[in-house]
Amino acid sequence: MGNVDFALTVEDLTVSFDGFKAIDNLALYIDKNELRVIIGPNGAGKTTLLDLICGKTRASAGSIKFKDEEIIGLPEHVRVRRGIGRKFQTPSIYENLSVFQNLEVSYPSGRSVFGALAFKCTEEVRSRIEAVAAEIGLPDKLETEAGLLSHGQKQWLEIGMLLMQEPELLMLDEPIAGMSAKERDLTAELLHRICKNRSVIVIEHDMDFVKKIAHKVTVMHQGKILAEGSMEKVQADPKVIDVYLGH
Ligand SMILES: Nc1ncnc2c1ncn2[C@@H]1O[C@H](COP(=O)(O)OP(=O)(O)OP(=O)(O)O)[C@@H](O)[C@H]1O
Repeated sequence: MGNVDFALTVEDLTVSFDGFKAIDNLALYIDKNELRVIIGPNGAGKTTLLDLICGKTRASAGSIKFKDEEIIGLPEHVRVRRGIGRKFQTPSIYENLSVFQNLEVSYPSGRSVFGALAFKCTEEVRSRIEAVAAEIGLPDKLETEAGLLSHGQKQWLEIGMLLMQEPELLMLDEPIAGMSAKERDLTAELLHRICKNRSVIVIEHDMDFVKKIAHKVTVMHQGKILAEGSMEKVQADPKVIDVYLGH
């Protein structure tokens, strides 16, 4: 069933590891400009689901459509080019480069730059870098060496490096891990900003943070979806309290 209104359509998705179904016949529909949070107990399959969407792990069966096109057979780098960005928990910035340079190296290449085109392209890159720096709250840190940034700022820079590629779907695994209260608040604001132009999927365990950011919450358990809806709705669901929130 195709539906161009969804940014991402996942249906009948299954992955088995040695006979164990880490994802079991799962369906997920993400709207354009939606910020979806996935919660659930350890081992529920949350990370595996994101691994399947970005192409890090191959599915055993099912369908993953991005902007109404099947991507399940595509390698990871092709999915990145199609507009799927994924941030892992450990930062992978270049500590000895400036914020500007970190963003610059993340600008998608692939077109030849020569002669008179070079200057135009540099200007284009610079304005993109400035726009992204503003989006991630680091406009006055462009010349700072990335290694000197706070833990939170490093995380935002990494999000910025993904934004340089203008992804239409961005996936973040526990983005506030290790952050101060102030940094958490700023991250919530950052996520509100970036989902205006794209869909965002976040895996998160901190329920106060989930309440602040989620448009909709998906609760996973044993590779399946246990509940889905507004935070209020899933919080009041006895099944969710039983397997997750009550612990
Ligand atoms: N490559 C793999 N090989 C074998 N088993 C795996 C593999 N990847 C994940 N699993 C298993 O799949 C299940 C789901 O793991 P996953 O990491 O997706 O859960 P999670 O919901 O992200 O948990 P957490 O909140 O602890 O990160 C676990 O039982 C895990 O051991």
